[in-house]
Amino acid sequence: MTTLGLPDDIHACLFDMDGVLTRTATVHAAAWKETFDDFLRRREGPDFRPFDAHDDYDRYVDGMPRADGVRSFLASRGIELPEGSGDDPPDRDTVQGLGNRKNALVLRKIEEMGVEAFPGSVRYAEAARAAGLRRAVVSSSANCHAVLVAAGIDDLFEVRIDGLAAAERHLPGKPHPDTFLAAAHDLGVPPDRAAVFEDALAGMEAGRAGKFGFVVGVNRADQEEALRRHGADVVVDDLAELLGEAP
Ligand SMILES: O=P(O)(O)OC[C@H]1O[C@@H](O)[C@H](O)[C@@H](O)[C@@H]1O
Repeated sequence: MTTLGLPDDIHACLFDMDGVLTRTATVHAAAWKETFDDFLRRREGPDFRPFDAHDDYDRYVDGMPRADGVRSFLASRGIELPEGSGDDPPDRDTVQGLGNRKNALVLRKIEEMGVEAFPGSVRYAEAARAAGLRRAVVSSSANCHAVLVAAGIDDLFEVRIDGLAAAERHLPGKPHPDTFLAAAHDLGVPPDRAAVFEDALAGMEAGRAGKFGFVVGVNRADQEEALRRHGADVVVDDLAELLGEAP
């Protein structure tokens, strides 16, 4: 093991963003809840079963591209909506319309509250850079670049595969491994020499499916067991633990 808490033959770090680098997973979860609860209330009346920002988010939405998250959660409630189109207004009950509503809420919340990077993750990425490891961000978010810039950490990463890049390159999102594989490829490092850092179950599965050299589960939502079941080699509450710092 290196001083970064990784096997000796790891040459690259592939970091998820929301919940791993930035404190934004909870912002997404809150925006999803507002979007889905409003939709379900209108569809099913006051006795609707609300979206659970912990369990439903972790199981059906976390880590996935926006439209996949809409489809996946609605399918869990036996609901299928027309796809609609990317410019659907936020009040249209289509997959794209609900996604647009959720995105408007996320952007508003980020604007109001700002974005905070996890200090332990920043120290870790800096230590990886100092040790000569290659570094990429692999996020399903189409807002990835703006969030990295707002958090002031954009320059720590050499490669970014985000929701926009995935769409352009026709890469299926997490839990498929393709976005992580593209990042490793762009860094010039084989997957078995790259470590994946993820807080989402969909991201864990992507790490396992891509046969990456090491998968770090970042436990931000009290789901250590689930992270291990979905493929984590090690689970930490904060990346600083891998540097040997106290949590
Ligand atoms: O809606 P965006 O910003 O493109 O993000 C898509 C998804 O990106 C992932 O990183 C988040 O875990 C999800 O909650 C989010 O929905």
